[in-house]
Amino acid sequence: MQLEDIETIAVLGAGNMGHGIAEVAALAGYDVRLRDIKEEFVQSGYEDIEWSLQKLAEKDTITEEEADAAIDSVTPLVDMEEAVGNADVIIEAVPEKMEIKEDVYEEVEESAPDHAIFATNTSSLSITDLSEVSDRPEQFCGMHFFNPPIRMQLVEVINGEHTSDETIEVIEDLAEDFGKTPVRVRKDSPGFIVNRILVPLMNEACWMLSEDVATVEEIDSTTKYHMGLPMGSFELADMTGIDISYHVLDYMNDVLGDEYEPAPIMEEKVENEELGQKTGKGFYDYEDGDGADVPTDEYSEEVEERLNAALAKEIANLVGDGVAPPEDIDEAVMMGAGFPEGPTKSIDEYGVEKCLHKLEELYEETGAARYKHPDYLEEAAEQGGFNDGAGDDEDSGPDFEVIAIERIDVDVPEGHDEKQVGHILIDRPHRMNTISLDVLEELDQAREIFEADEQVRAILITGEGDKAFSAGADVQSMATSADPLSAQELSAQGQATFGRLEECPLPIVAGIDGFCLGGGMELSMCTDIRIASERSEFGQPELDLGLLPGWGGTQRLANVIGEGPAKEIIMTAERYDAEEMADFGFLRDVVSKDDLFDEARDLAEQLAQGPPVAQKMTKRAMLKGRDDTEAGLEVESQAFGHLIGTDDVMEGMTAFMGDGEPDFEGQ
Ligand SMILES: C/C=C/C(=O)SCCNC(=O)CCNC(=O)[C@H](O)C(C)(C)COP(=O)(O)OP(=O)(O)OC[C@H]1O[C@@H](n2cnc3c(N)ncnc32)[C@H](O)[C@@H]1OP(=O)(O)O
Repeated sequence: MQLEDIETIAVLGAGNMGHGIAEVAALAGYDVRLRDIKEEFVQSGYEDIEWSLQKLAEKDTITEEEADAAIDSVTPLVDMEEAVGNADVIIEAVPEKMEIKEDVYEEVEESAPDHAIFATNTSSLSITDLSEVSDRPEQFCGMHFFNPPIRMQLVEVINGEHTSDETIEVIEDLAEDFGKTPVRVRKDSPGFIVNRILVPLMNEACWMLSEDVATVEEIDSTTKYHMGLPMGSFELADMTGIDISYHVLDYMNDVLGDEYEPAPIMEEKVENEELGQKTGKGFYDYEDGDGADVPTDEYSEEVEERLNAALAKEIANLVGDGVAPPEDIDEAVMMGAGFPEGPTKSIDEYGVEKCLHKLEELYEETGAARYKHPDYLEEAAEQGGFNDGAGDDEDSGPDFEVIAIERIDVDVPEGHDEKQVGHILIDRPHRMNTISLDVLEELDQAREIFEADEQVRAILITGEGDKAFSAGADVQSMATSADPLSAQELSAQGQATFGRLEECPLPIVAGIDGFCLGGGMELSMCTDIRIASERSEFGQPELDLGLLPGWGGTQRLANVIGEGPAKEIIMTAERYDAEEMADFGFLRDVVSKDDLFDEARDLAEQLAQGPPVAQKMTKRAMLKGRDDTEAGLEVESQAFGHLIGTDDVMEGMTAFMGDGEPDFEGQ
């Protein structure tokens, strides 16, 4: 079967995951049959989809017409034959109990067409075992969505032992067609990728607590504010439900053995029904206490060493067993668990060898199976990391991780020199394209590369994904270094990077779609012309955080739109829509989200055909004149004198008189 052959998708189970998957499929234009065992269950799932689509329309993520079309394409059903009789793909999202799934598969088989593919959304059971319960193991694979499916980009697509290549490929294509990013799990293995990394990490945190190595506060403070993971280990456990992690771990323990023995504290919490936020108490108290109030300053070196060792061990298991290569692990964990950096890269930076020694030391001390390391960890240590050789080739240029760059060829008249637009894409959609120190460094490198490239005549800056141009500085990494010196350094580094961008001789266009807040808006202020989509929202929310715009916003916003409106935006910390920002003069144009990229690129291409020397000198004179008109005028007249002798002026004037298009060479 090919993607084009898929028209009807049956989703079995209308609970949280099931109705979310159905919504995603409906938005992608499929005919969706949502099925559950009782009318009230399926109606509730259907209403949840309706509510969510309405919210998306209110936020302008989709149009009212798209929301209406999506809900019209979902049929809520109880009758199994009606649900699957015509289905090309059947996605099963029923409770995680083998007996329940067996019953469901038996019923499905009575009515499902022979060509239909089965995909299970299980997060913990074996794909191979499940496929053997079905009558079509080759047409069976895992399709593991993350909660909530509408928001989470990742889908793990899992090969069972019998899955055919055709099946896995078409389900990957389907996930892409849903607008998601599939990551292939090449071998059926408990926890797949994301849970296999997260759950043992959480278990190690629990063992440290059980054995009094560290307190909840020390462990979470180290995880969140020193290792820079999105949440503390216990904070995460409480949020996802301790029973859920325990269930996955228990399964790993059954299948993979003692190395995954749950820590006593985890078992206790489950027995006492202290399951986290959902029961009001877990590792933190949400009813009588302050909830997960993680201190910023209780770092423990031992905790960091042990957690990194646990992480390195699981990465080695996944890579060594052929479940996934390092780059897929990084992609999956960043998208599925919100890690700001891929775990294989961060362990490479920290030192695989150090992790190996820590495991050896702990194994010698305790004899506990969980500290036994796989052979592959030694191999990775010997070769200097999991990503051996990556980025070693000096000729290949910098290895960008949080931004991406490309050169866009400009469509020039015949006979004209080739020209390009250098496109910088802020590429952290899972973190709302927030700006970390890494982003600042890479932005600076990208600007430098484009400035040094004679063919690049303009720069275009956009943000990846459909939520944000950039939601500003990464508040989490700021909290990690919440001392005055680090904060001042962060501010100075942003100011310097943005300052160099503002001074860049090339014309720069910002194409803004979605949130453009705080440091993201300060970045856009350093560009020369801004275009935004209608749904974009702007603001300087720093005062709401008790801060002030620290990357040039207190100065540049007034330069762009005048002091009155700038003060209003900064002091109110409110959000402004694109039309209001256009009225302030901040935006050249407001266009539909579908047209945004093309319009911004066209403008950058137009600027790329302008006279480079005159553009550079115009920018310089205007910048110089900002505080000192006399100095600006001086630069202007000197530039005028300089330009008159250039080839570009001759080219421009000749083209004007001959009615042709000038081909400026920057001479
Ligand atoms: C010198 C420069 C200083 C600064 O720039 S200070 C920072 C200024 N920026 C902000 O204060 C914006 C903070 N963010 C927000 O207000 C909201 O978010 C949005 C309006 C952008 C979006 O709201 P919604 O659509 O409801 O999404 P969501 O669940 O709040 O965010 C999705 C994920 O993105 C993370 N995130 C958003 N903004 C930031 C940020 N600035 N720093 C770090 N993370 C951020 C969230 O935490 C969350 O993450 P998870 O999915 O893991 O819960």
